[in-house]
Amino acid sequence: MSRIRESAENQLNQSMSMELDRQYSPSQWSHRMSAEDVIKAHEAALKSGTEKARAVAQNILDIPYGEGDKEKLDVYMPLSSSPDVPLVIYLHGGYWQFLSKEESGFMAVPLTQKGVVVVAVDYSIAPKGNMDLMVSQVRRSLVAVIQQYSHISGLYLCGHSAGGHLAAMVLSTDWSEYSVSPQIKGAFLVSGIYDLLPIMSTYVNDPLKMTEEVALRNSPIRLVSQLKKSSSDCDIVVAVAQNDSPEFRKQSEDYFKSLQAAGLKVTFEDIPDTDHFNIIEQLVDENYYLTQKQEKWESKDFSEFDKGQIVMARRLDQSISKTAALVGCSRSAVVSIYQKWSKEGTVVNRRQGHGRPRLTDESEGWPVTYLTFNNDKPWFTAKLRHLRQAKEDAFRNGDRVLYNQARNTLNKEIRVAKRSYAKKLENQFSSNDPASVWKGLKDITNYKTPSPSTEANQQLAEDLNEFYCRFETARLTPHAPFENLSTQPLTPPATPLFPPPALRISEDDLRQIFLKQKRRKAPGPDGVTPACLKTCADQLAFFSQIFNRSL
Ligand SMILES: Nc1ccccc1C(=O)C[C@H](N)C(=O)O
Repeated sequence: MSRIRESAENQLNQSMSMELDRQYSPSQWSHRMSAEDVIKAHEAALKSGTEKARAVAQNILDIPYGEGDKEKLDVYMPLSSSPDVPLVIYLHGGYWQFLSKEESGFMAVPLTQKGVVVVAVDYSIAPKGNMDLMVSQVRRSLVAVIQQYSHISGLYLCGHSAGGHLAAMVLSTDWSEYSVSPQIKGAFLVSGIYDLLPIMSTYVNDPLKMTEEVALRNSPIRLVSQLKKSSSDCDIVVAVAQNDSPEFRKQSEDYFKSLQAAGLKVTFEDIPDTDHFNIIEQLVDENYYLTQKQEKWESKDFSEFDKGQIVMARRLDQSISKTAALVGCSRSAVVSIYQKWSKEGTVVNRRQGHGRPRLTDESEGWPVTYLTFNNDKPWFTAKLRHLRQAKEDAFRNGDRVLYNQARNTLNKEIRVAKRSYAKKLENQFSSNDPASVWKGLKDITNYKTPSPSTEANQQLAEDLNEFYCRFETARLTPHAPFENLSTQPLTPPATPLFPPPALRISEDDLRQIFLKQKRRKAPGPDGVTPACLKTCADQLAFFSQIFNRSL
């Protein structure tokens, strides 16, 4: 009895494993040709497509991206090159054991015509290479590409079958271990495999020899949260052929659903009248659905100039439709670009001329830098900012009465604020409290406490001084030693160390200049009001000594 059951179970197991093998034999599902022929035709189509691309597109072949034998890639370039070009990296299929970059340049024919760079990557297929190595190679190839092509406007990935798996693994990379963290704008995953566990028990694993552990850590379906961390901005297309096997179709559907559930930007494309092979072969044809989709993707890349125009037009209250017409794009593109700009262009400095502009996004891609200099004067208080906002809002609403009112209130408040700021500065100088005098001085001169690095550079400064003083020695008789200088009192010595310069400024002259300042004039770029200089004429007159010493 038990023997009968055993043999029945064996038979069942055997037929299940045969079925799994069949499910993972794409060639058996083509409606066009026999299994053998469809593979031959596939290899021939990819090879001739690649040869054609090599004949028509500019290319550089065999660029190494690592030390390994297979760690090379081919670059296909558009004939007319522009400074910022989109770049597509193609990862070939072939069950991690067939094909190479020699059959991977075929899509360069239509893409380079549209100004897109195509990179075909080689990796060490089994049995020489194993799964971990291949995944590491394609990741490194990407890093090498962005290090070499810093001028790319957008980085895209495309992978077919096993290459679809590798592309998904690239999207799921924790880039912290790499020197750069690529921002991939879009990915085409075509008839890929995202769960490696089922293929472990099929013939596909014979040369791969994956253990369960290897299959688990290299299954994109288990790395969705990492993908979300690394590639949350990526537009992902999961495409599958109508005549792919049910198991292949399920792989794509399941992966799509988990990306969608994670809130990623992903679309599912079930391509009619295609099988596992011609779904990718047809990318040689510029009229093919997926080729067009790829091209549309690229055209979403607005130039910095277009983006600038959109932002500018919207800032000037131009309507969305008119802005779209001006730039020649869709209304939704105007909205999304302007939104992106207003979200990411943040105010950086509170005071004019302070600090350095900050990078809001250090990654490559748009926006690289948003520099927003707040040009508000130091007297421009928070209250004034609110009033200014109210005035702008009233202007936008088109309410004339409200606008006039808001404008008058703002102007009045500006006068008050200016007066009180000038008073504050004057008080700081005339008070007997040295701390506030220093604070005032720091305020008007933008003085900052030197950073520790200045101290570290002291020696360098001395050396430079000494170096440049050599040229002076001929004129200086006698030569003044440095110690002498540093112990000099602030008042000029009775016998000058240097021959008197042609120009001298007396303390009195300077005081007169300060006193002649007009109280109501605007301050210069340093923000010091003439009124302040006039008030502090007595205290500031001693600057003449500094001027004389630096003449
Ligand atoms: N994707 C390929 C690319 C090139 C050559 C073979 C394949 C295969 O997938 C072979 C598989 N044993 C099949 O039955 O279709």
